[in-house]
Amino acid sequence: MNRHALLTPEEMGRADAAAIAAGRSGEALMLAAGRAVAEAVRRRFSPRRTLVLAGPGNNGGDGYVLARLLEQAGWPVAMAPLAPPRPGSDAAAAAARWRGPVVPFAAAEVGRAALVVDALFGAGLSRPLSGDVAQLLRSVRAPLVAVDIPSGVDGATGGILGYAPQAALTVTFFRRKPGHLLLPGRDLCGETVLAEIGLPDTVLEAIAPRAFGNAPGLWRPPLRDSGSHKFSRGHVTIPCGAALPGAARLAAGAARRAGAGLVSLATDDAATAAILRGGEPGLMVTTEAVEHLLEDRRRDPWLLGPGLPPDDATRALLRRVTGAGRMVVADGGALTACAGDPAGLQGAAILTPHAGEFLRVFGDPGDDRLAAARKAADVTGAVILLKGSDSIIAAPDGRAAINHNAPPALATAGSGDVLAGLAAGLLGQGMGAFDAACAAAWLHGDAAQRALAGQPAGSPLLPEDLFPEIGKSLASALPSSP
Ligand SMILES: NC(=O)C1=CN([C@@H]2O[C@H](COP(=O)(O)OP(=O)(O)OC[C@H]3O[C@@H](n4cnc5c(N)ncnc54)[C@H](OP(=O)(O)O)[C@@H]3O)[C@@H](O)[C@H]2O)[C@@H](O)CC1
Ligand SMILES: [K+]
Repeated sequence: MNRHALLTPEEMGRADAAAIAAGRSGEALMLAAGRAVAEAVRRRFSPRRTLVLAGPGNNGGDGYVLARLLEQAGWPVAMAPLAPPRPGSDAAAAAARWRGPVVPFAAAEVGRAALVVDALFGAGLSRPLSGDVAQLLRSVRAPLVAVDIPSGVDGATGGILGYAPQAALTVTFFRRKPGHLLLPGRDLCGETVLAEIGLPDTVLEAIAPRAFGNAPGLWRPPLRDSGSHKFSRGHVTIPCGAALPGAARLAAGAARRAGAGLVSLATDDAATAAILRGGEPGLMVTTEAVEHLLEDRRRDPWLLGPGLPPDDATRALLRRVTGAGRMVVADGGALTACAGDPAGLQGAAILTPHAGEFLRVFGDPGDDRLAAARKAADVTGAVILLKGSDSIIAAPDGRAAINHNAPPALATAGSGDVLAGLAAGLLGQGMGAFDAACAAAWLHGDAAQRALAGQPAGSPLLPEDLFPEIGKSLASALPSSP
């Protein structure tokens, strides 16, 4: 699991310190970091006039090492320090070994460069970039390579402190930081390369990271064996109102493709039932009352939201189903029915708000969506799947995962119904709520990528286009056999 771990800048500092306390030298780590950036640069760019912007800390130190290695490889390199490194630091030692040109920290120098390296601030960024630094970075026209993270991106949140440049390439060390995956940070990183610099994995034991990049391996899809039967794979029940039967049908279709044993749509309206029965033949439609349906213990989990209005009746239904001890995925109407009242969602297993629903239920998440999602999970006791291009999955115990495989085309009406259906389908097969929500988000993004593969850029993506791909995504997420 720990290969998916993300470290906040503060945790990364502790990892460095632990490695140094265990006998690694800071200078050797800096040498490895500078070498990793040099190798990544040389693999992607031909030798060219390069300017390294160096800050006063160890990020700048990495820049001095990189400059020396590129120069040794025959590149024309100049250093433009913002400020000298602190005397006696590893960065000062790296700077003392630099024999090449040192030029002013000025736009004229930036304008002459065909490649600019941003080695200003990394994990030690402590305040917004000053106007001068921001102005210089704004003047960059050449491709920019960021050491560790583009300066100005907050590694803990992906937010921007003042200004941050657009990198073509970012090389980070040991483990990614949340800011490499959360927007807008992720977009500003360009291509991100993760490099080993000789930190042993054992330093993670004391840190016990609580944030992860979402990918198979963080969770395992449910396995089917010869002993499994339809009731052991869950009976997903989706109540559906008269207004939006399409949303419930999309969710049901996704739950079936996630491998749910049975999926039924429940409505007390005869006309809606007739519409629903015209859908997929394998989908069950019932007009029995919810009270009656709840007598069947095998009906579990329940998906409440797609196709339900955000009203008191939906709120009462949510209370009745959670009160009956069933696992609930709450989406759409069930979330908005609890606007301003997160306590109304207690007892649910997974909540799948988009940004607007999150705002309605929990209030403004502010700049730190990761912290806000964790707080919402703590308040409700439910796993929160805060949807977006960088969906966050947060558990009440503090674990969080950031999903980063969703193409922009996924942001269409109906897409969320498919995601909620996947989560319910996986929950019913015995996955824990956090794992099911993580797996649903990843499968959703992966299926979308498969549906778009080979299509012209900008092609629209319909929610039902995901259906034929979900099985392939599930298969690809299975651990490969030895
Ligand atoms: N530790 C290790 O062993 C390894 C670390 N590695 C590398 O080190 C990087 C972390 O190094 P770091 O901790 O020295 O912090 P860094 O990002 O260089 O900046 C700190 C300096 O900047 C200053 N400052 C901050 N914000 C500012 C602003 N807005 N405007 C102006 N100044 C500002 C801040 O000042 P202060 O806040 O103290 O006033 C301080 O002087 C990490 O990202 C990686 O690249 C690798 O070599 C692998 C081994
Ligand atoms: K940087």
